[in-house]
This record gives sequence, structure tokens and C-alpha cells, in this order.
Amino acid sequence: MGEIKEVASKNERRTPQMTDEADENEQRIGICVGSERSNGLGALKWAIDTKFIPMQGHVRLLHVMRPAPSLHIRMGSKQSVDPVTEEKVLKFKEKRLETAMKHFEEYIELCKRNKITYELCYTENDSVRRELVIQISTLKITKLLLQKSPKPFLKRIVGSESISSYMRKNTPGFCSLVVIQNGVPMERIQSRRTLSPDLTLSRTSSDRTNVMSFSHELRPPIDGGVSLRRCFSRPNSPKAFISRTLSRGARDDCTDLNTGQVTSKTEQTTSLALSSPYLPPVIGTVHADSKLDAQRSHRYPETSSALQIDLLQRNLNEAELAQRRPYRGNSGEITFPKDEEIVETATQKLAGDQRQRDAAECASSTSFLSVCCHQRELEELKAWEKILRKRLEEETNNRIAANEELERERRLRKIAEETALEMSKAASSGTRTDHNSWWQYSFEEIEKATDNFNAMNKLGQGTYGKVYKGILHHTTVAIKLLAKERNADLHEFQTKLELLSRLHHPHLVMLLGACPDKACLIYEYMANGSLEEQLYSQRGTPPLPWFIRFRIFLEVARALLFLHSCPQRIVHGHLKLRNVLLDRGYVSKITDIHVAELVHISSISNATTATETLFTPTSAYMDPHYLRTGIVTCDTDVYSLGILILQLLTKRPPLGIAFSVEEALERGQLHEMLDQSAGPWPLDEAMAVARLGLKCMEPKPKDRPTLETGVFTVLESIQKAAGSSETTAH
Ligand SMILES: Nc1ncnc2c1ncn2[C@@H]1O[C@H](COP(=O)(O)OP(=O)(O)OP(=O)(O)O)[C@@H](O)[C@H]1O
Repeated sequence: MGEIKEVASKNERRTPQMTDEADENEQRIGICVGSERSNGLGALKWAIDTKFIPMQGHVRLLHVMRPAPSLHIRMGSKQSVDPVTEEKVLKFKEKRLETAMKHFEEYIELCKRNKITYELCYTENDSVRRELVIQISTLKITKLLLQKSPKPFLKRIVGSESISSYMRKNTPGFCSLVVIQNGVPMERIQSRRTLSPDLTLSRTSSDRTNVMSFSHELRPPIDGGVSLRRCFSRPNSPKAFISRTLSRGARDDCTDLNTGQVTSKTEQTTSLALSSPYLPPVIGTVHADSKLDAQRSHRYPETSSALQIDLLQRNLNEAELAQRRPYRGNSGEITFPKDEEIVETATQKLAGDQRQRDAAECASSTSFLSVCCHQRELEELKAWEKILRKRLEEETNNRIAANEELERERRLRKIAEETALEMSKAASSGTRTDHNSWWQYSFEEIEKATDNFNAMNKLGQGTYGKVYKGILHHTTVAIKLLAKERNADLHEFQTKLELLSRLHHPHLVMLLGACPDKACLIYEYMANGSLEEQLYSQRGTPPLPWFIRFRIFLEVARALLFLHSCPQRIVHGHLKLRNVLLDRGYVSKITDIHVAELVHISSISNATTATETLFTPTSAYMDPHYLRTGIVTCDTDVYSLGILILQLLTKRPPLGIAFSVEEALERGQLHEMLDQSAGPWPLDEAMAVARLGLKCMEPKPKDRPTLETGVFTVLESIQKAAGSSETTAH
């Protein structure tokens, strides 16, 4: 330890501060300590062996490490993120120091053995070679020993410049460079010119450097007694940096971390830069005792992209090299750049760098803005996505609803098709006869149509059978089920059906079809029943007005005319109030022609004879001529029409009606006999009709008016007159 103390006593006089005040002629030897332990040890051994370093001499061991990798913020600017505590920073620093110290261990041992004092200079810089040049200037090294190591394979392939060749070119003129290879000096480059060490090469803003200077001590560093000085310099602006480096140099940026004391006389700005590829940079100003620097020392924007920083650094290297190159003046002589020129060039260059940095920051800001824009776009996209999802949902619901509707329609269509098929089957089951005039139905179909002859569907009962309401082919029909005894001769029945089915007239109830086997006749349905029901209000309907009755006179006469005009000269023979039916619009139609059609027209005397078995006239309506002769003629229908007319006028039974009306007319008291429920009759027309009716009822057919000219024409004229009366009445 005594030896150490002795060394220390000498070394105490050789603190870095003291070196500045030392004699300029003093030789200051520096040895480059490479990243490999042995890389530089050979140079130290050679220097000791050859007394290049004199006994009890002093040597500066220079070791440059690359700084910890940093993360460059690629978006946003001037972001302050500080998740790393100071404690972590200190730990990190200690670890790095430990690593650095290990490099020096063998060198220290060697120095100690040979009683050589030493000074450990540990710095960090991305560019080792550049930092070496800076250190030469800073520490005013006059002799630098550099051990040339075999070039790594990759570097040989790539052909990159070695540190030794770089140092050959860039070592300041006041420093002699000794390159040691294989334990012997390969070459020795003498100092070429003298430059102010402060101005040879200065640390620039682009240098990401950490400088730690260890002065040699009495105690070895492993004892923890090393006075550690470290500086992390961050210039605030190019100009500020230049002025600082020019006036004070890097030595001003030192502080004693062991004691926390600032060893610099003037200012100390210590920044720790700890960064990792996965962490944002942490830049914390530890100490600043100068007001000026306190103002200057703000967070240094580390916002440039890595690429831009690299570019800056390369450009700056070139600029700095250019500063130190001699140039040829106008007169042709070679001159070295003056300090002012160098400063000016550096200032300009750094100003340019600042512009580039600003541009980089701007780009970063743009990136930040771009990120903001992207965020906005993202939000908009999310909003759109929300809207689109909602629309999609709505459309899906609509589609589901549409599908359900479609399915419902499909079901309905299927039902309709099935119904249509059934109808078609039903229609095809009713077959037309050879003459294609009427539809023949099975009894099952008739049963089904009438709900098995349900009493609810019964419309009435006549002389020859019951009438039911039924539905065939979706059409309401009236089905007359004849009495069986009347159905003896089927063939004759069918023949007559054929005849009836061909009778089509607006005032004849249409025969639609039949079931001959069961003697069923199918007629069109007459909604308002018979005239008798209407006249006596048997259905609860209001009484028929007089003008409808006038119309019915004409309609019935017209239907009789049609029948009488047929080639077969059909006589109804059974005309009465119950055989005249009214449809929904109170249009009258004659029915029950089956009796009449059974009457064959005699070709001999234009007379109609009735078969007794089939023709059973109602006595009250019966033509006296028929009763007397048994011969049915068209006059028989005229007689019946006469009774029907008088009945509709007076609402009286047929028996004795002719006498009553005749008497009333003679007394001029017809109005007393008229049905008052029919409204205010046009008396003249009513009397004319009454007279016509009486004429139709003449006992002798020859006294009766002809249907066409004597009845129909008169009725027509009366109808017209009554029409005007009807208008007046309403
Ligand atoms: N096509 C039809 N539409 C509506 N109802 C009818 C139809 N045919 C007959 N009817 C009703 O059935 C009843 C009986 O009629 P049907 O023809 O069998 O006997 P009628 O004519 O009244 O008496 P008769 O058989 O003695 O002439 C009628 O009074 C009428 O109310």
C-alpha cells in the first residue's frame, strides 16, 4: 500500500485538471485499450520494455466503448417518458463501469508492477476512432500507442477502414502515433504540425458520447477508491456547444459521482442517457450549477429518426475532417485553415445539421400528426364499421322477414294450388253429356255440396220435391231433389233435361246441371226467393215497390215469349207467383219449367197436350179452357200471366181475383184494391195493367190477347208511362 501511496502522491499532482496546467513540453503518452483485453496490452508491454514509458512514468489508458443502444422515437416529438428510476440508472451505470474496469485490470497490474502511474480514460462514443482522436486533443496526448490487431475476417471482406489507418490519417499533428504489431512497432508517425488541442476535433451534437475519466489513484479501482469522473454532454444548440467546447473543452463537463461534488470550476451539465430498443429514452439532467447552463440544459430532443441521426453523424464527420484539411489558396500556396475558419465552417455545418434536425423533428411531428390522422381515420372507420354493422343487421332482419313472407306466400300458393287442383278434380268429375249442354254430377258431390242435405241449407219444398242451397265449383247453387216416383223414366228425363239445359234467357232460371240417377236438378241460385215470398214478405224483406212489379210484368212476359218462340214452342203451363224467382237485384226469372217441357207440342193443331202423369196444374191458376178440354196451349200461360198480374196489383189470392178487380174497375174503385204497400201506384197505368190482366183471363183463349202484341207491347207502353210516374213519385 505504501508503494501505492507513493505513486498516489505523484499521481495526485497529475489530476486531469493539473494536466491542463502542465508544461507543454511534457510528453504525454497514451495507450489505446481495445475492446479485447490483449488488444493494447502488447503495446504497453513494448512501451515498458523499451522504456518508451520511463520508470515511474505516467501513462494514459484510453478505452472507448460504444454507448448502450438507444431507442429512437419514431413518432411524436419531445415526449417525456420516464419509467426508469434513477436507481435503475445508477445500477446500469455501475454495471457498465464494472465492464469497463475489467478492461483495465491487466493494464493496471502491469503498470503497478513497473511502478508506472496511470490514468484511466474511459469514454463512450458510437465512433471509437473518432473518440480516440477527441481524447488525444482533450488530454493533449503527444505520443499514442496503438496496437494493430489482425483485421477481422468480415472487415477484410468488406474492406472497411481499420482504426490504425484512420488514426494514421486523423491523429492530430502534435501527437506521434506508434502502431505496434506483433509486439514490435510497425510504424511511427511523427507529429506533423501543432494544433491547439481544443480545436483539432471536438465532440459534436451528433456524438452520442458518454465520457468518464478515471484519474489514477492511490488505491486500485477494485478497492472502490477510484475517483470517478464522468460526463455526459448534451449541447443545447450547435452554437452553444461550439462556444463551450472552444472556451472550456470537454474537461468542463466533469463531475465526481462518488462524492456528488462538481469538480469543474465553472459549469457542469451531466446527463444520463439510458435507453434500450424497447424503452423510450430517458434523459435526466442530474446536475447543473451554472445558471447559464441551467437555462440551456433542457431536455434534448431525441426525436430524430435513427436514419436521420446516422446521416447527420456521417455528414458531420466529413465536415470535421474537411475542417482540418489544408487547402490551396488563390495564390496557389497551401494553407491550413485558421481557427476562425474552422469555427465558422463548423458553425455553418452545425447550423445545417440543426436545420436537418429540425426537418427531422418536423418529419417526426408530421409522423405524429400522421399518427393522429390515422387515429382519427381509425375512429371514423370504427364509426363506419358500427354503422355498417347496424345496416347489415337491419338488412339481415329485413332479409329474414322477407324470407318469412316468401315462405308464407309459398305456403299460401301451395294451398291455393291444392285448392285449384281439388276444384279442377271437382270440375272434371262433373262431366258434360254428349251434347255438352249440362254438367252431370255424382250424388256424392251433391251430398257434399249440400252438406249431406243439411236442413240448414233447405230453401223450400214444392210439389215435386225439396230445394237445397249448395256450393259447387265455388258457386252457390240451388239443388232440387225430385220425388223418386217422378223419376221413373230416366231416359225420358235425360232427354228433357237436354232440352231444358239449352234454354238460356235472362228471365229464365238457368239449369246448370243434374244428377239423373237421383233426379237432382241444379239451378242457379236466386237470392231473393220467389215472388210469392216477396209479395207476402215471408223473408222479412220490405214489400216490392209498384215500379218493380211493373218491371216484373214485362220480364215474365218476355220470358214466356221466349219459351213460346222456341222451336219446340214450350208452354210453361205452371206459371204462378212461386215459380217466378228474384235474384239479388230483384230481376225476376221463371223457374220450374220441367213441368212445361214435359208437355210435347202437338204438331197437328198448334195445341199442347199434357201428359196427365206429369202435368198437375194448380186449380186456382188453371186455365178453364184446359180444364174443359184438357188441352194446354200458349194461351194457358197467358191466362196464368193474367192472374199473376192481378195478384201483384192487389196482393190477393188467385181465386176470385178476376171478379173483384173487374168489379173495382167498373166502380172506378181499383185504387181500393191495389196493394198499398207497393207505394203510390200510378193509377192510370195500374188500371191499364189491371184491364190487361183481366183480358188475359178471358175464359176463351181466343178472347185473350196475344202474348207478343196484346200483352208485351201494351205492358211496354204502360211501363214507359209508369216510368215517368215513377220519376214524378220519387
Ligand atoms: N233456384 C232457386 N233459387 C232459390 N230458391 C229457390 C230456387 N228454386 C226454388 N227455390 C225455393 O224453393 C222453394 C220450392 O221451390 P219448388 O220449385 O220446388 O216448389 P214450388 O215451385 O214452390 O212449388 P211447386 O213445386 O208446387 O211449384 C221455392 O219457393 C223457392 O223459395
